[in-house]
Amino acid sequence: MFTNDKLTELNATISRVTKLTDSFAKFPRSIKIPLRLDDEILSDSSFTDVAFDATSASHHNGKMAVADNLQISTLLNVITAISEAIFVINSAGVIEMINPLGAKLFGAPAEMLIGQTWTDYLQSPFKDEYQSLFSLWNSASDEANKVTQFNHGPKEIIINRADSTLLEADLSLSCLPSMQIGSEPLFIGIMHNLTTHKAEYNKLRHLAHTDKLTGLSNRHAFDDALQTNWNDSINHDQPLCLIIIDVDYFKMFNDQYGHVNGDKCLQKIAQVLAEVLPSNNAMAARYGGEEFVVILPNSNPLTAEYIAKNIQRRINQLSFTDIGLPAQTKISVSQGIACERSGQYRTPTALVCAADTALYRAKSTGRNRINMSS
Ligand SMILES: Nc1nc2c(ncn2[C@@H]2O[C@H](COP(=O)(O)OP(=O)(O)OP(=O)(O)O)[C@@H](O)[C@H]2O)c(=O)[nH]1
Repeated sequence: MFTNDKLTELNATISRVTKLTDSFAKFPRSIKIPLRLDDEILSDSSFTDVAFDATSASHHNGKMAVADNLQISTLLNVITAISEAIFVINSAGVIEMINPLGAKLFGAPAEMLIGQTWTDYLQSPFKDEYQSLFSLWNSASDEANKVTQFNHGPKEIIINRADSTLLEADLSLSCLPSMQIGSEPLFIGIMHNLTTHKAEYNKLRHLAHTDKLTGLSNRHAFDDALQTNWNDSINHDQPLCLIIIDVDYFKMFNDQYGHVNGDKCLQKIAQVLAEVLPSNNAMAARYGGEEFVVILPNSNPLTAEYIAKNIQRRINQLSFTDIGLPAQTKISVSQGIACERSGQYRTPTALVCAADTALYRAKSTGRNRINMSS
């Protein structure tokens, strides 16, 4: 037996079902209808009968065919069983129906979401974007435009969930145009949770840009960052400096202490480089083998030289006793600096070549030196 409250709630739902089935009835039977009611209501067999009777009365003048009953029953089961997050909104953007998976993505029970404006659950700038889209659609003046199939997406969005956590998803919106003059169409939203994919993507992206041994950015990431910083430097007329750092006599180190200790030495050097960076915009990367590079955006030659001296001092002070090498074990690096200030270099490659030439001079004049490209 239903209480009055429950009956009122059911009547509201019945009217929504009726509206939806009015739209679905216009489509061929083979169409996939991606909708679902919430579990609680579907498990109530009395309600199912009431819903069908109501639909029948309003749509078929009390002569609902058994076949139609079956079709709607199947539809409701599909809605319940489908493993897609689905919601239905009206042209004002108010949620008419939402399935359990959809409710889960929005982070609230279906009962709470129904009757609410769906864009209220979108993170900026998606909220404004979809509100504008609906305004545009609603402003279509002629009926011909209004019944035109309106599809949007799939597009990545960020949902601001009921508990204020953010969730990345992709969303496709499709219109169920009403064929009845004067009645408004409905929109079906289908969402996929992208959280796992995004996490996997970010992990792979990190691996693709990171040098495995040292944890610094790799050559690929360096090439990308150099081009980006070069463009910024040219577009905003800001200086850009580059330091190329090469470990001195590293073959001897390897020969004397072994490659495993050579690897640990490279890791210690990488840590120094990461620590001396003057800002979050600066980058230290492993250029290859025992060569490293530092990008210093918006830095002048004086700053670059100061940082190079810091690198030199800290690497000279490195101790290897923690990896079992003698206390007198020492290492040094040679460094070449080049700075783009006012159009000296025509390309980022030319800047790298200038720093490399300066490094060559630092090597050839005795090592453990810093040379600035003139
Ligand atoms: N352990 C280790 N050694 C590496 C790695 N990459 C390159 N090397 C070694 O770095 C050494 C580079 O030797 P060279 O190019 O002759 O340079 P160098 O001995 O440092 O001499 P200069 O640069 O002229 O001072 C070689 O022995 C390489 O095997 C690495 O990932 N790990």
